[in-house]
Amino acid sequence: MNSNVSDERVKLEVKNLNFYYGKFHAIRDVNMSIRENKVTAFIGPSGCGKSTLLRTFNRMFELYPGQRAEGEILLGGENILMSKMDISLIRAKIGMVFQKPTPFPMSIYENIAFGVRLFEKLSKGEMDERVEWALTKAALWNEVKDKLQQSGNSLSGGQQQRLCIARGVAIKPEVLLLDEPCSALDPISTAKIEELITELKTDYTVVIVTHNMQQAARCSDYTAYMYLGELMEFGETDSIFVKPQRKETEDYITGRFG
Ligand SMILES: Nc1ncnc2c1ncn2[C@@H]1O[C@H](COP(=O)(O)OP(=O)(O)OP(=O)(O)O)[C@@H](O)[C@H]1O
Repeated sequence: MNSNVSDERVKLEVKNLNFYYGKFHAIRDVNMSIRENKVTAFIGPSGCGKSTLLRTFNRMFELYPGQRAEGEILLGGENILMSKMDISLIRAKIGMVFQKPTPFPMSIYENIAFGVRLFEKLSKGEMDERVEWALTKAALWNEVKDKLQQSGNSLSGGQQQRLCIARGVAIKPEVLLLDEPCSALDPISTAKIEELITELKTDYTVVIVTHNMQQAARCSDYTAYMYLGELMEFGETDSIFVKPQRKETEDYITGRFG
């Protein structure tokens, strides 16, 4: 399906994207435009390819032999799937937060500073500022400012996930990919992360995989409905939820799927 919509600025242009796990064809000819400073949600039944599609955006699959992507994912006109592009540079531009909070086994401060050091040479004062800035962006600063030297693992699940988001934003990526960031969280932490996602789009382009229809409706500007590796419907979230074009999309969002 071709889902290029012409208004607004495009951050990532996906063209004829196919993805294979060995012989298994998991993503089938996807075309879509991810808008800059907007939140795009990927929805669809389990196994439809949401995480796979998200992981192609920063070539996460490269860590695994036998997995391969074909087609184009253009960031600023450059195809990030081309092997000559430096992988660490791509990850600096396109950050990712996983489903389960994964703080590094180090202090809260170091969780943020570690990634920044890979890309920038900052003085101690500048690093302190960056750590505070990132934790503030992730709505965590007030809760941790007096215990920055404590282990990241000492935080609650919701705080750990905000720490991971802070770690992601600290290196100032252009795009932030969130793979079911709230699935392991309680409703209060989830509400905080959702608020945060809405704030983050002022500075970043956000793509989120979610199983939660309310979450997609609340947080995203654009929604992509996937089924069996295909992009079935893609458009503004309001239209997808109020007036889906396809019966399959309607069945899924109203819970009639299956
Ligand atoms: N490492 C792998 N090796 C082989 N096949 C895989 C692998 N990971 C995923 N798949 C297959 O690719 C398809 C898409 O999986 P993916 O995890 O992207 O779906 P999803 O929509 O994110 O699912 P969920 O909502 O359950 O997380 C599924 O059929 C899955 O079985």
